[in-house]
Amino acid sequence: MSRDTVDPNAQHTPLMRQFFAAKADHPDILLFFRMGDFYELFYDDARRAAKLLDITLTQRGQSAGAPIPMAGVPYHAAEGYLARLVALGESVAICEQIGDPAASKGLVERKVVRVITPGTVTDEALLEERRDTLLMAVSRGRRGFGLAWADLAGGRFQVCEVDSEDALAAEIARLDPAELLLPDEDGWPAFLQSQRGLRRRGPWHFDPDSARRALLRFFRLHDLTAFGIEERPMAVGAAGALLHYVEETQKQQLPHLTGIAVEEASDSIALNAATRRHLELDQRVDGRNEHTLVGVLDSTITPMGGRLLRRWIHRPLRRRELLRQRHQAVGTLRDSALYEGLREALRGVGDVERILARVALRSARPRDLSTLRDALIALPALRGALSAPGVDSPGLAALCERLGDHAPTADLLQRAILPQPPVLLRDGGVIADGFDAELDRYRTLSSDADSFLAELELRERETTGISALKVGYNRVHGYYIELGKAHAGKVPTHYTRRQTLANAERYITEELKQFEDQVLSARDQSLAREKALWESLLDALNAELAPLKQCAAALAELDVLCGFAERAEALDWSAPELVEEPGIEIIDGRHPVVEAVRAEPFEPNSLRLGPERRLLVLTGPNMGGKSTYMRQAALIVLLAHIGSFVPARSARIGPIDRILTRIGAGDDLARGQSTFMVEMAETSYILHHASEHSLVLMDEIGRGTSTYDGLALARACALQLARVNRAMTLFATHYFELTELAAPGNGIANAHLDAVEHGDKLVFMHAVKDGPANRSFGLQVAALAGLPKGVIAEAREVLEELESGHKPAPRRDPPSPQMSLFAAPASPLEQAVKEIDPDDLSPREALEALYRLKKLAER
Ligand SMILES: Nc1ncnc2c1ncn2[C@@H]1O[C@H](COP(=O)(O)OP(=O)(O)OP(=O)(O)O)[C@@H](O)[C@H]1O
Repeated sequence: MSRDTVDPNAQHTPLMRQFFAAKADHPDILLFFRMGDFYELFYDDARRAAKLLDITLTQRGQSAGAPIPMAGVPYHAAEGYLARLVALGESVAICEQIGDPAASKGLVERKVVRVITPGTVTDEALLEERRDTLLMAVSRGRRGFGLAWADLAGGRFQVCEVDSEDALAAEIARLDPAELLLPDEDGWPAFLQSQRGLRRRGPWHFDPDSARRALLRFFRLHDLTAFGIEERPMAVGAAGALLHYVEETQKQQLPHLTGIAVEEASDSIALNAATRRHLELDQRVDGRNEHTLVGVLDSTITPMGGRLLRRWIHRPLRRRELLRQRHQAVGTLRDSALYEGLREALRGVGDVERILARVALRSARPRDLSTLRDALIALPALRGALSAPGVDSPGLAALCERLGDHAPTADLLQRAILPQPPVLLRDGGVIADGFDAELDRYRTLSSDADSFLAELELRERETTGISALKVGYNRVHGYYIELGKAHAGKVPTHYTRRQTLANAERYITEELKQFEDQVLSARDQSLAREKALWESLLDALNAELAPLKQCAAALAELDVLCGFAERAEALDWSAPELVEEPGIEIIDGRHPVVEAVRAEPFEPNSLRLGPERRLLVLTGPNMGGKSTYMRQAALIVLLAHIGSFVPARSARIGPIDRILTRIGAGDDLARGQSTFMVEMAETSYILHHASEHSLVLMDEIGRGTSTYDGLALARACALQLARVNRAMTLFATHYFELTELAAPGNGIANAHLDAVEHGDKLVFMHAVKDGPANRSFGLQVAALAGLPKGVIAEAREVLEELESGHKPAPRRDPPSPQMSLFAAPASPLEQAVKEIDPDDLSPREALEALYRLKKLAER
């Protein structure tokens, strides 16, 4: 209320006093204050909402001697406005009329019944269909950070602990929460400050002891051993803070949060935020969603399958037995063409996972239950197909088991719900005839009304002799007999006047009144009975919640596996082989996205990395296909580790612990860092984290600085990766000097991509061959890009001069003009670089050296 400087206790109207009382508990968020058919917003809330929602800002009377700024949205259209606000990261407190306005004498009672926040929404209309909406809390301890996240719309609650800020950043990038709760303390890393949906909470909420008590109370447990978090105080702190927030905002029972699952970092292949970005898993570097791995891979039928697939892609596993089981299941589904029938059956399944959450929260709508019914009806066919003779797959057998037999529930829903119920329960017509005798009786009473009225009309026409007599009904006045004014003289004495119109009078008789009472009460009773039956249906479903949730999870998984089979067939992918000996061997691999997007055929390429061939120096012209080749290696490895087939003739992959990439994509100007600084920060991360089981992609490192610096750094990094980290590395570079690193026995080898000149055209071969490249084609590529002819001609002259003159060192690609132009004499910066021996530096000294170099470069 800052701008309005209103004193809540001044001479306000009773209504406004009620508003201030509700607002006092929710000072920072918008308050939707229910008044009849509208949600109204007042004062600053009204101004903010008017701006955010583009609705009219008006004024309402006066309170405390001043007009009240007001904006409102109609109650029936509130969902759309809420969806927009939530998408903008806003939270909204919903203050409802509690009492019956007709019955209450003075002001009707009002109360905030729930708070809608971006991370806790469960209404279908407020959620993205194929993306999880997560609420996350992060706590801090001596050994790192505790993370807890919940998907209220799906009924999941998970935690993990990480030991560094880097790992915290990686997890936040992976989970991409809609709302993030942090203790209101200083000293949090800068990247969290710009996190969307950031909300500061009192630090005491994160205290492990009180958090533990909150968890025990919520889950009705004596200790947390069952969840495996007894020894993880940081995770407990985060989980407790999260739970507190959820209870505070939802103000209701949350029976679908039935436990906490711990995620172990060692179970998955680590991908940091930069790698996720560079590999364009579900979003391109430019922020768009098309032409990503998800775009190519997601052919799931159900929304819950789509969400599971995204979760899998963002968390490739290291549990090789499980992965082999998935590959085997995909193979079975594809080879037997079983996936086709299963996918057909999955079309009738819908989003059971979220429906079950709404059942638990008791906010399910009639169509949720009819969809659930249809899903359960599809189960026998799915189970039959999965357990048909000849289907020999332990993974599919386990899935079949987890689907379960829900025949009684399916039967209940089939009997209870109309085939196509209306959207809302409000007006009834949801429960099927024949399900409940009492409801049927009320319904017969109201439907018999029509024939009774027709009969009454006939009878009254006869007795009065007025053929124009009509029997009708109107919502305000009820049933009536209508006679034109001309017949005023013939009105029988037992008719009582009910309503006067311009040309007619409406009457009621004792008989009609009695009938009316009966019918109206039958309608009311029938509605009340339907509501009661609905509640008992929800009770029955909630009693089955755990097995139903398990069934939903199995359906989602089946959907993803069938999607993998369909993709494998449609795109000609093959089963990867996960082997125990270290290394990666891909025969005729392709980049799944580039192949899908390109009109021309894709040139498959092979790759072999292993203990004796750890680092490949990759050279070749711009546009030659180096980035594509490197990324396809990472994507193939990733696909194999989510259980999918891969775009290659064959792939044998040894143990992998991390995929690390340094690919010069967009600058991080938004975070105020220079291109070079980002490049070095990412490189430093890689050098600190890569192991001999890591796959590392380095694309043109060193190009963000002067040539000598760049070459020196690139060379030192390559050597470090090959000798110290011993990581499996693809190292693309334009520094031709690096091709000299390769020597028998040192684990470094050369590979290159090529182009040929055809007339005045340049044809890229896209085929990876052993050995270093022998030409650069920089000028030809520049010409292709449309550089003015004059510029190209001048460059060619300089190039020829250089090529015929002295041999510059170092050189960027053979032969390059850049070096000798800027080569001599050695600058202080070059001198400083020369003095550095990267092998002698601690990480801290390396960073200091970098800052020193950067300062020199900026002079
Ligand atoms: N194996 C392939 N088969 C067919 N087309 C390919 C292949 N690899 C790459 N391409 C095509 O060539 C284009 C350039 O590839 P890419 O970006 O990988 O080249 P690059 O060598 O990394 O170039 P630069 O050095 O300029 O970054 C891609 O957009 C793609 O369309």
